Amino acid sequence: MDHRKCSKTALQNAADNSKYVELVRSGEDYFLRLEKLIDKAEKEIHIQTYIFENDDTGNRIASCLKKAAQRKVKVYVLLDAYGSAALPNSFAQDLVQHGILLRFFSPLFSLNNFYIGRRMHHKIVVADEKMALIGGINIADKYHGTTGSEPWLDYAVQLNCPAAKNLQILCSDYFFKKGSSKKIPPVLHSAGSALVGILQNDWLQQKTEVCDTYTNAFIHAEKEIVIVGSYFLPGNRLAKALKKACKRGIKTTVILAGISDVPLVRRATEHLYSSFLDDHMRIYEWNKSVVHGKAAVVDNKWSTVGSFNLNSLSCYGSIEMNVEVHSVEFAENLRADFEIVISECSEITKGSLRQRAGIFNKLGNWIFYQMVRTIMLFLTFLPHLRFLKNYRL
Ligand SMILES: O=P(O)(O)OC[C@H](O)CO
Repeated sequence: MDHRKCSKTALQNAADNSKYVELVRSGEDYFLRLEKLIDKAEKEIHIQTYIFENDDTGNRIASCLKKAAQRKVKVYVLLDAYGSAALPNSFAQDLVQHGILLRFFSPLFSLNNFYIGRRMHHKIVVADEKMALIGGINIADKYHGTTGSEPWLDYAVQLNCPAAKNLQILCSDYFFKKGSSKKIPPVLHSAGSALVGILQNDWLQQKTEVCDTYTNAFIHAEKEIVIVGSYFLPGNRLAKALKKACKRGIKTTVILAGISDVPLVRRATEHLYSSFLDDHMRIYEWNKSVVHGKAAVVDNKWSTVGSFNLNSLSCYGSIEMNVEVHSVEFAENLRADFEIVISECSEITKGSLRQRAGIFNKLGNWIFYQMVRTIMLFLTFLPHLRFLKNYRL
């Protein structure tokens, strides 16, 4: 975990205890911060998200962006063409008419799109190279919550520190298709008493930082791993690292979806439960809303939050961005939030699994698992081959 170089000033400034890096949960708190961030921007805003919906939350954020553009802030919006496919043309046109620079990433049916699995999966807003929100939260009512329905469980990190500058450069590169993010080395920046790194995953640019860092964190864990995982289907590399950690006696806990917007994937994950339990992993299912979070804490000192799901699509398909935070204080906050979540979850034990899993349920789970793995393999075949050549655990 300590394999990264620190930026020059990082260690000198590491004693400063101001709030430069803050944990944020999905819901009103996240969207209030997002509004504030946009309203405070003076020069430039980049917003990159997989899903932007035409609902109350989407309109609320769009209206802040339009106001920013009206006060001559340059506003760049990059949306994934597949994830945000439901956004009406009129909504997009309205943004453009207000002076917002809007681009859709990689339409599915275009002549130069050979890699349909490579989606723009970021969930980032960054302003003036100094303030940012980065995490797993898309822009839609589901992540805010509505009357009678809890927000989808998810996390983000608010950065008010030098890491925001690199984040903005990376966002700008993707917006302008410069493809130069290779030039930006992964370094740790100071953020008060924490060290913060921006991690990218984009196989076309040979970036596997999120996947590598997760794997390293699991390999070097000394006591405990806790993961909140949406669409949790770790591929060989991550699964082996987790299994080895369990074998070394590392207390490993996963918080997974009891209900999901993609039931096929949830059932595929359920297929793995008995092997997780054999490895002495603790499994908790959250049933209050959909689990959409992508976050982990290792040994109460290293944390990561971002867009990266622990599955092959995120490893070898989509363009992902996570933040890693080296800080006991931050890790303890995230860990404490996980503990609250766990207290509201149902634990899956061998006994409860036996009761739930009749033969037809088990067979269904196996079929869904094979289906999902095949779809993921189809979408990520080329990059998978390329990386497997370079990697042996
Ligand atoms: O791709 P994600 O992780 O942003 O999730 C998106 C929604 O769940 C799609 O149903």
